[in-house]
Amino acid sequence: MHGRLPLTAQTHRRLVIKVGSAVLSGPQGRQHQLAIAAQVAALRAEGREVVLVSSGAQATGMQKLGLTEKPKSLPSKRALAAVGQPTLMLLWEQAFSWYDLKVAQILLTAEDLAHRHRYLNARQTLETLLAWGIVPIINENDTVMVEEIKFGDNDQLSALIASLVGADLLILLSDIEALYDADPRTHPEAQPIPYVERVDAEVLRMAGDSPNQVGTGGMKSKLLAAEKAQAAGIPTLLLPGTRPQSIAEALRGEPVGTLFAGGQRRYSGRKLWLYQLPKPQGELVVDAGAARALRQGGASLLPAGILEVRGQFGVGEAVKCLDEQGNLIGVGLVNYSAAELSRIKRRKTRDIEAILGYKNTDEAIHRDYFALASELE
Ligand SMILES: Nc1ncnc2c1ncn2[C@@H]1O[C@H](COP(=O)(O)OP(=O)(O)O)[C@@H](O)[C@H]1O
Ligand SMILES: N[C@@H](CCC(=O)OP(=O)(O)O)C(=O)O
Repeated sequence: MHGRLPLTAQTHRRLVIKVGSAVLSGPQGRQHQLAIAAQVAALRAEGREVVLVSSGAQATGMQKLGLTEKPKSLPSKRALAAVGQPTLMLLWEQAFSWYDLKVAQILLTAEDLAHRHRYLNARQTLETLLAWGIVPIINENDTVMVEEIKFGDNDQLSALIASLVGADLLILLSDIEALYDADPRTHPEAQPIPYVERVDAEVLRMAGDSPNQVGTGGMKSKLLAAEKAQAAGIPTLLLPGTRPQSIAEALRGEPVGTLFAGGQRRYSGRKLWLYQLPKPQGELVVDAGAARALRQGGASLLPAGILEVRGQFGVGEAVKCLDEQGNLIGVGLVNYSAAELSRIKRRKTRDIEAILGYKNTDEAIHRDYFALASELE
């Protein structure tokens, strides 16, 4: 068995803990919730900071409305989340009040975090709450969810939040003891895996992607979350949320659950955000000079170098930059919309104002908001 070192409050101070729906629903759900609050209070007493990502709005909504089967339609899921979320928060609030801890609710959509400005606002809010000694509790804002652009599930959201707050550790609490070398529902002989150095194709093959009855993501999504965290240099612990004391055990170095190594931090700051978040909404084809400047010089992209604008996008959205041969140069955030860029492409900086009647900036994409394809691999 892989030997584990203690993850102390000095080395692993800031934690993001994600709680799955399966842990909070069912006859034992409330007991688990109370025990998780007790663990979080103990972690804070050790001098650690904790951000919770809590699923369970839809499962709570189901319980309130007496539904036994998860509805399939999106409008029903959105409405269920709206019914369940306030109760979910009330239950957390009560659970933490035993330890004189206050909670705060943060509901986010993928679109929120894909906008750099809103991303930074979310970070600032979280920093302020932590400085005030409050336990932030985050969930996806399911009431407005759009299937194609949702985070996928809270496993992914928690990995993004871990990067956003610069966490030292991500903890995923599920209804299973650990990652097994095969889906234990179909392979009763499957063995737990205590340590994963790197989430690669072989590891991904072990996981089933269908969730339990109330969950959304399944084990595959937990592995993808661990991979996301790994890219940011953050280790992940997968633990049984049905036994919340496993958090304390794992942090003491006991071999419970599965520990995914943090690995080499591949990205940080804006580059990490560009890697993880915005989905490119369009393409800019640039001329040879601009392609060279972007690739070699770390330059900004000026409208003069743009030959063609493809797709519909607004200011602040991500676009791909391609050379004339169609090769991807990188991804960046635009200072002008697609309609504006179509009018000012190939034109000199000094002409922008005359053409549009105003000028946002000289650059179509500023170098600080551009990441080369090689940096995003
Ligand atoms: N290789 C595997 N190891 C462990 N669990 C697995 C594996 N493959 C599939 N699973 C299933 O994944 C489930 C956990 O995912 P999910 O239902 O999304 O939980 P949660 O609600 O905690 O997010 C487990 O209950 C388990 O049945
Ligand atoms: N946002 C949803 C949960 C989505 C989700 O990822 O659920 P789970 O797989 O149980 O962590 C809700 O609150 O019902």
